[in-house]
Amino acid sequence: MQASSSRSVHLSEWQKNHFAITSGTCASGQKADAYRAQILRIQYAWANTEISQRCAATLFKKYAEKYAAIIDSDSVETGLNNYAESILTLARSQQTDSGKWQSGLSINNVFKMSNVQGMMRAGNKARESLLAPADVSGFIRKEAVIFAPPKSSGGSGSGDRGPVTDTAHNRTRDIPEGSPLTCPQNAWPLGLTNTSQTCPASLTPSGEFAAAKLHATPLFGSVKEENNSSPKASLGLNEFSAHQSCLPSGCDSPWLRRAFYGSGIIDALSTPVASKALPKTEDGAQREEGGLPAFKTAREQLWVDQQRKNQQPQRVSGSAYGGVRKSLGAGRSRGILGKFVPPVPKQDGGVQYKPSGAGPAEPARPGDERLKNLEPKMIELIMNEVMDRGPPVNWDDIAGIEFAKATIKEIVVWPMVRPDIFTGLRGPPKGILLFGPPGTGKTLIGKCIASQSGATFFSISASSLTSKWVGEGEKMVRALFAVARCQQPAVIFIDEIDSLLSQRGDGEHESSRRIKTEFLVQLDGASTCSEDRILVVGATNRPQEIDEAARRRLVKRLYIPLPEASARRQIVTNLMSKEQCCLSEDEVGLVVQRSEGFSGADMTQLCREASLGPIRSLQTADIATVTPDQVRPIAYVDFENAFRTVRPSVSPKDLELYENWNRTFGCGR
Ligand SMILES: Nc1ncnc2c1ncn2[C@@H]1O[C@H](COP(=O)(O)OP(=O)(O)OP(=O)(O)O)[C@@H](O)[C@H]1O
Ligand SMILES: [Mg+2]
Repeated sequence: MQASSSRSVHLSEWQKNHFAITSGTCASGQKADAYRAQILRIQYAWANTEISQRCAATLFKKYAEKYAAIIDSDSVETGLNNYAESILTLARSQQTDSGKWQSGLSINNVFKMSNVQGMMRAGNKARESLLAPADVSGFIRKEAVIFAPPKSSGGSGSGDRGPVTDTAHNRTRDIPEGSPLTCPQNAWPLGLTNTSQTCPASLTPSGEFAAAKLHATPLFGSVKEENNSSPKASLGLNEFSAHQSCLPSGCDSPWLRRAFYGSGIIDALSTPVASKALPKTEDGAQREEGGLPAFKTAREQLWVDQQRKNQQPQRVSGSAYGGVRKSLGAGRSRGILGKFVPPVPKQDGGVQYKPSGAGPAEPARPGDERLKNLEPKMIELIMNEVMDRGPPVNWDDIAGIEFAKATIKEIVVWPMVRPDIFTGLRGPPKGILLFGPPGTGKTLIGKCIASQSGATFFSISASSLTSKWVGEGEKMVRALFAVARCQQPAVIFIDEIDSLLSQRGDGEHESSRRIKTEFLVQLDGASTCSEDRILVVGATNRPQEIDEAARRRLVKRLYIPLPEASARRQIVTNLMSKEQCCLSEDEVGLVVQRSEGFSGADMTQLCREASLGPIRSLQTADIATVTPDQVRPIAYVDFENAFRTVRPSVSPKDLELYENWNRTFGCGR
């Protein structure tokens, strides 16, 4: 009697699940529940040796993938949306709180939980009284899969789990094609079973095989409660997986779950060591070992990568600009309470003027007061977006503008080399403005400062503050200065500073007004605190638009003019020295003469254009076959042609404006 009622329960559950899986109208929550029930059923059948382990692995993988696809999908229609993500976030946040943090849901803990023990006891009872193997096989046979009762004798030491023998193999071949419990034919090799192997993750703390407990757990009994509720509302996969034995606890990451489902389960079913189901790599990340490579979504892969990065020792590598590489602080996954990882100043090469008494600022500590009130997201952004990288630039790469270069060296470099001398009145200014026509090398100077100063270098485009981080610009400014304060000596380079500090007007947007105010406050703070070694360098080609309050704070205003003849010569010689070129000194002189009024950028463009001359002189058909050494050198004629298309980008009228502004506000001689 009991057996038949149990069978009918199974049948109706089976039909319900089958309907939920195949139905096009079922909600994703229902589908997930149905898949979970199928997984339980597979585990149950395997635990009772009704199906071979290979079959169990194949089926488990199939349904687990489908289940994971619903759980992990971001689609509102087809997935449970964000469930895994929020768990991940939670786990990450807590994990970063303490390196020793571990999920409370370890296998040991789960088995100690009173409700789990209750379930297991109930399962044992149910198994003894209700679920005789014959009943189960009968129900399965009726439904779709034809399994005979497992033989409990002649096993090789797996307790009451009888071996899955060739008989089982033959029987399982009878599974109808297309049945939800059908194993693919090729998943049934001869002699595929190994009865001494058990699900590794099913080892209980006491060393017993949880499989015994597992198969004692009613399939749709105590688990039913969970099945009826959405995974979002239920305790979640952790509990599900832990007491269902084949998922390791702590498997709250979709990646881990997928890895486990993918290859992990196959290993798990064939390896008698619990820890092998999800082998831990050195870096703590869990990796699929052997078996099928598990598919990972980009987000899962990112999570894995971040975890790996977190475990890697931080390298002190050369920064492109001699300041700090973004990557040292960026790319680390940090939670809300995550540890802020400071950038590490460059140790080797590139820094020509390493301050003697001015070693790199001590790294910001997680509890650093100065970063206390900042959003970690902002700090991350600064590390990701603001700290600069690129090829190193030397002072010699900047042609001309000798006065500006000398002044910058005096303000930026020497005070960093000898902070003990540059004190009091000799203290360096905290703000510099580089202004001048477009393409004269202002940004290039910024890059050079980054390479050569040895300071932590932050580079930000003012327009990105106002447009990219709309509404968060002032927080960004605050965070920027706070991080810089932790990383002294620091240089904050703000390109296109006019868009940040433009004159106040009626049409001014509220958010840009707030950014500007915050910037001025921060700049004031940096200037008044003589101990702070933060230098703000602004660059603009519209100096007249800068607010007078800001102008006052950028005390050193350096004009970066159009290059003089000697500077233009230097640019041409420099660029041509890297190419095949047959310009004589006189011809270079002619080029210099004809390029009066060109900016540095115009000169570069002229040289680019000229360098294409030899290619253009080739027959079109030859371009495909010609070898580089067959291309003729760049000649004066190419410059002549280039002059036809490259014209100065700065008009004399504009130039006059800059010169006037320089006479009025500039600090040049
Ligand atoms: N003095 C210079 N020496 C060598 N190259 C220069 C010089 N000035 C400009 N250049 C060349 O022009 C390019 C553009 O320069 P840069 O971006 O520094 O100009 P900018 O003054 O910042 O212009 P903008 O005001 O438009 O931002 C440089 O990458 C470089 O190739
Ligand atoms: Mg620029």
